Amino acid sequence: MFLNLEPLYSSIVENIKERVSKLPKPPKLAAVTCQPDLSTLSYLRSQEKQAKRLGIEFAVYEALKASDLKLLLPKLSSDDTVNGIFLTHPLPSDISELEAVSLISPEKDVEGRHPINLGNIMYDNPIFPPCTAEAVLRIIKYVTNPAGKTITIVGRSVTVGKPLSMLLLQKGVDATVTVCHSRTKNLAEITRNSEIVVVAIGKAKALGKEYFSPGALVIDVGINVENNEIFGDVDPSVAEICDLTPVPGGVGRITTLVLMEHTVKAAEMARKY
Ligand SMILES: NC(=O)C1=CN([C@@H]2O[C@H](COP(=O)(O)OP(=O)(O)OC[C@H]3O[C@@H](n4cnc5c(N)ncnc54)[C@H](OP(=O)(O)O)[C@@H]3O)[C@@H](O)[C@H]2O)C=CC1
Ligand SMILES: Nc1nc(=O)c2c([nH]1)NC[C@@H]1CN(c3ccc(C(=O)N[C@@H](CCC(=O)O)C(=O)O)cc3)C=[N+]21
Repeated sequence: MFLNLEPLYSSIVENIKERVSKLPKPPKLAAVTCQPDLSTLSYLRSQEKQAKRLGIEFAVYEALKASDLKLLLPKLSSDDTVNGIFLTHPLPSDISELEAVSLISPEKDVEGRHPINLGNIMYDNPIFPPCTAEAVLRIIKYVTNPAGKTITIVGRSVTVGKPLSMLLLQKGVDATVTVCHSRTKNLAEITRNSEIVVVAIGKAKALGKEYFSPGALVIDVGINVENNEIFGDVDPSVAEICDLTPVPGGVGRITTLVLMEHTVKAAEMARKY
């Protein structure tokens, strides 16, 4: 069946609204876009909608070339009116992701892609974990206790697969994690033997029922836009045999809320110093 994430969603919204009301002024999120692809445009739409609803200021800045980013990111990092900075995929071809995210001050890296924020996860001390990885962890914890469970992640990106594997290995989360990718042999055999499967590959409806054991928890991270419709990476028919997160209305919405929550946290941290 399709999982109903409304109660989780509402509890995060209420927590954010309460924390925003305690701030002296609305926190501000700056989204820096380069050449946004369709799934990024879906993300920006979601951010704009959520920010308005939560009383968070949201501004979009365009940077088409590396030289624009090299000016804009340090400027936003030192701008006291900006609390969070979000840099969309894909980047201009003349700058690497590592070089670009390193231009954002870690305290404003609300997306959690700066090496310092990714490194903190290794020490079980996540300040800003990557939003999608954190959203998936929150959903898993909302549905079940991950301790000791076999969890297979399909995808090893810096945004999702890799950080999520580390979040699941933290002391106190204690899942048993397998990470698969495009070079994995016998993928279906591995995923069928997992109690929980997270799919983040970027291929619409790529995984059907044959990849999952009945009753498994399946978290569909995929956001694939085709003819103005959004599809996940998992075929919707999987909901007939497993507990499946919906797309849209699943991981995407929680990811956007986590980004907003990180922006509030950055504003709260900025007040302390
Ligand atoms: N809902 C949300 O909040 C978010 C959704 N997304 C969505 O999640 C999806 C993945 O995003 P992202 O992680 O950035 O994607 P990337 O393209 O960076 O990574 C895709 C990963 O999937 C692996 N892969 C691709 N095809 C297969 C296959 N057939 N079998 C096994 N593994 C495969 C790749 O393997 P290899 O490493 O070998 O190339 C790679 O590791 C996209 O649809 C994206 O839009 C992304 C971020 C947030
Ligand atoms: N630096 C970076 N980080 C990302 O996390 C990232 C990215 N770039 N590029 C693109 C992918 C995709 N992604 C989405 C997240 C939420 C929704 C989302 O909230 N979608 C709503 C629908 C919103 C709408 O289209 O109206 C939903 O799924 O319910 C969509 C897309 C994040 N990504």
